[in-house]
Amino acid sequence: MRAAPPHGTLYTGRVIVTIDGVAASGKSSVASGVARALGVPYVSSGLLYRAATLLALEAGAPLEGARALLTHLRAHPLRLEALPGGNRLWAGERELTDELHSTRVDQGVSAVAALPEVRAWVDAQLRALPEPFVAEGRDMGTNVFPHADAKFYLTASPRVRAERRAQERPEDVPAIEAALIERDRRDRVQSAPAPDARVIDTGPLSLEGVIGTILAALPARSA
Ligand SMILES: Nc1ncnc2c1ncn2[C@@H]1O[C@H](COP(=O)(O)OP(=O)(O)O)[C@@H](O)[C@H]1O
Ligand SMILES: Nc1ccn([C@H]2C[C@H](O)[C@@H](COP(=O)(O)OP(=O)(O)O)O2)c(=O)n1
Repeated sequence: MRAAPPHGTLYTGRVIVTIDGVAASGKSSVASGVARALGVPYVSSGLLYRAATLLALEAGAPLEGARALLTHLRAHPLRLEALPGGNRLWAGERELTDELHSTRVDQGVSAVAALPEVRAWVDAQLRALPEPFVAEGRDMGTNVFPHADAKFYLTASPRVRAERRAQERPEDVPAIEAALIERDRRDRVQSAPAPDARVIDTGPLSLEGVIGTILAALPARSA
């Protein structure tokens, strides 16, 4: 059996961990905790899809049409700032971070994320980030960083996820649950676990429990 790395080990080199999973399964909270323990940043790929969606909504561009959106993104490049305490998203000098988890972005983001041209644009942004980092999203372990040292995929029932999200959104649990089921359906194509990912049901676990499970499963490597 391989030993887990000590918490606080400073990793250098490549991407080390990918954490994918369904909506509200705990990806960003878990990725943040794992990254802090390892002394590396984490990268929230969903923020780029959310930012593209917000810009399209603001511009009145059709969410199903890539051309106008990509022209806009090239003219107004987005910047993902992977800080240890959390990710921030900028469009030029304007910070979008606080506007990215609204219900209207939740509702529109799957349509934007389904566009192959937008996916290619996001992938290029992610691959240009300086490694190492913990990456979270839907296709980090399958498509964007298939060479990652360790891959995880988080799940939980729609009800559990809705109850968690209800702490952060104005809607009630049944409405959030219905919206999550619909988003799961729309995101299914890019949300399959990598064959070499460890699947973790976060339902019965605390946040600390999930983070500890991942840290204990990481391959040992030299600092
Ligand atoms: N294992 C867990 N136990 C309890 N609450 C959790 C757990 N994982 C995540 N949460 C909470 O659920 C909510 C959604 O988590 P988040 O990390 O935003 O998920 P995702 O990035 O997958 O959308 C947050 O309020 C978070 O604190
Ligand atoms: N790597 C990724 C990350 C997110 N997406 C899409 C799918 C999701 O509906 C949206 C938003 O992702 P995000 O991780 O921010 O959403 P949740 O916090 O899981 O609700 O973007 C994707 O297609 N691929």
